[in-house]
Formats: sequence, structure tokens, C-alpha cells
Amino acid sequence: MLGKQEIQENRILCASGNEERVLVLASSNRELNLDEAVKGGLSKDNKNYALILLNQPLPKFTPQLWDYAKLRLCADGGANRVFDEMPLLLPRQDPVSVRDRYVPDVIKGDMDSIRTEVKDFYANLGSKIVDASEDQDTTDLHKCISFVQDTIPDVDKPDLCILVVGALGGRFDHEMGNINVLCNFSNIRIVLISDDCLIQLLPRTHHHEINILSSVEGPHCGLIPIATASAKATTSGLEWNLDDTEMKFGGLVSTSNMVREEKITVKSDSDLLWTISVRRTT
Ligand SMILES: Nc1ncnc2c1ncn2[C@@H]1O[C@H](COP(=O)(O)OP(=O)(O)OP(=O)(O)O)[C@@H](O)[C@H]1O
Ligand SMILES: Cc1ncc(C[n+]2csc(CCO)c2C)c(N)n1
Repeated sequence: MLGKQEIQENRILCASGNEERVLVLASSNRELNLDEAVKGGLSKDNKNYALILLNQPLPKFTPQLWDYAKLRLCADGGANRVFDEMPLLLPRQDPVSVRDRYVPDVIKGDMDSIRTEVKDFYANLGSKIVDASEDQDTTDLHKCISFVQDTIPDVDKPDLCILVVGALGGRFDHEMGNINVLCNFSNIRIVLISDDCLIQLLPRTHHHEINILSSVEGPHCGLIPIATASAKATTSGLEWNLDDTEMKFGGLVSTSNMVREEKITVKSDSDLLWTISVRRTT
């Protein structure tokens, strides 16, 4: 019954305790936002997110997300991106020392995209290399999420969040595969982040309260039924709210909606994707 569902606060990306969203601010104003994050209680010790980097151009705030992550994984060719692009994202630092400092904890995938020199480089610096080439039925992102799920101690799981960069804006089959992973692991808080938007799954099992940090995100947003039609979805805080409204492909899906309040509430009888734009100031 919807009325009895537990409320799931969206604690992905807000100021105190929701620092990843603050870190996304780095795309517009790095100094201010990191200050803000520290004021919000940010320290390297209280992070509980894993960062997964895919084989796509790295968003410009990747170094900030990296610095505060508890575990950093590259999905196969994602390691090439860290090797090639981290020095470019930090142009004022010595490229050799950037490479030596930004070493993934884990590289996992079917290993058909990572270059040998990159694999050897990170293996020598202590990365755990997991060759899962025998599995040709799940994507490298899926393999990495499984790794996190199997590795994080149970005590940390309730707060676990996985941030994924490089999931959007590329090949459509890959993008759909990446979104499918949100559905494969609907019990884990996974956020796909790009320079343009965030995407996460809102499972039907919860009522959701999404705290908007309007200095970094919005106003454009969307709610999209993903696995099946939503017979009834109800929202508050949006320009075009739903009121026990049906949503389905071939009918209504809520795109080009706008955030109107700091807190958005969502309930639905089927899983929905929530997406919101990331602000650009440059
Ligand atoms: N163009 C893209 N768009 C979106 N996601 C991508 C894209 N390319 C790669 N990825 C993501 O990065 C992960 C690792 O990429 P990589 O190129 O190593 O995968 P792959 O399995 O070798 O891909 P391919 O299907 O091209 O053989 C993929 O599992 C996917 O999640
Ligand atoms: C029905 C079906 N379609 C596509 C693939 C191919 N595939 C899906 S994930 C993956 C691994 C990519 O690293 C590969 C090759 C499959 N196995 N089954």
C-alpha cells in the first residue's frame, strides 16, 4: 500500500550529509562549493560513496568526485580515460604526479578496451585488476556494481551510494544498458552523473523526498516510467504535478518539467526515473 510506504529521502546530493551534490557544484564554482561542503560537515571520513568511471569523456568535476569517494572503480576502458584525461582536467598540476595520484582501487570488466600499457601501469601501482571476460552477458558497469555490492561491508550498505560518470551522451545501446543497471540493482542508490544532468531510479517501494540544491541543479527535470507503466503517480513541488496520473510510453511521460520548490515529493506504483539538469555557469 502506497500510504504505508517508507519515505526515502533523497540524500544523494545535498549540503550536510549529502555532499556529492555539493561536489557537483565544482562544475560551476569549485572554491565556493568545496567551502560550502566543508561547512556542511564534509570530511574524507564520512563519505560513503563509490565512484565508477566508464569509458566516455570524463566530466570536468571528476577530480572532486574522486577525492571524496570511498572506493574508485574503472569499468574496463574507463581506466584509459583516467590515464589520459585526469591530467587534462588538472592542467596546473604536473601530469606525471596526477597519474601517480589518481590510481583506481579496482579495474573490472571484460578487458577488451583497456590498453595494455594502462593496465600494467595501474597494476604496478596497486590497482586490483579483475578480468571478467568469461561473462559476455552483463556490461562492464554491471560487473563493477556487483563488485561494490560484494565488497562493501553490510554495515555500510544502508548508506551506500554509487556515483557513475560517463554513462550518458554516448552510444544509445550503452546508455540503455547503463539505465538497465539502475533497474538490475534497484535496491542500491545509484546516480548517473554527467555535465548536463543526473539520473536515478525512484523505486516504487518508497515515497521519495528529493531535496533540490538549486544553486547546482534544475530547473529542468523529468519523471519517466521505466520498467512498466505507472497507473498512478503523484508529485508535489513541480510546475506540472501529477495527481494519481497515469504515465506510460505511448501516453504521457513527464519530460521538460520544472522544479518549483526546494523539496519535491514523488510516489508511484511503478519504478520511475528521476532526472534533473545540472547547472552550467560557463
Ligand atoms: N559510448 C558510450 N556511451 C555510454 N556508455 C558507454 C559508452 N562506451 C562505454 N560505455 C560504458 O563504459 C563501460 C566500459 O566501456 P568499454 O568500452 O570498456 O565497454 P565494452 O563492453 O568494451 O563496450 P563495447 O560494447 O563497445 O565492446 C561500458 O560497460 C558502458 O557502461
Ligand atoms: C541477448 C544478448 N544481446 C547482446 C549480448 C552481448 N553483450 C551483452 S553485455 C556484453 C559484454 C560487454 O562487455 C555483451 C558482449 C548478449 N550477451 N546477449
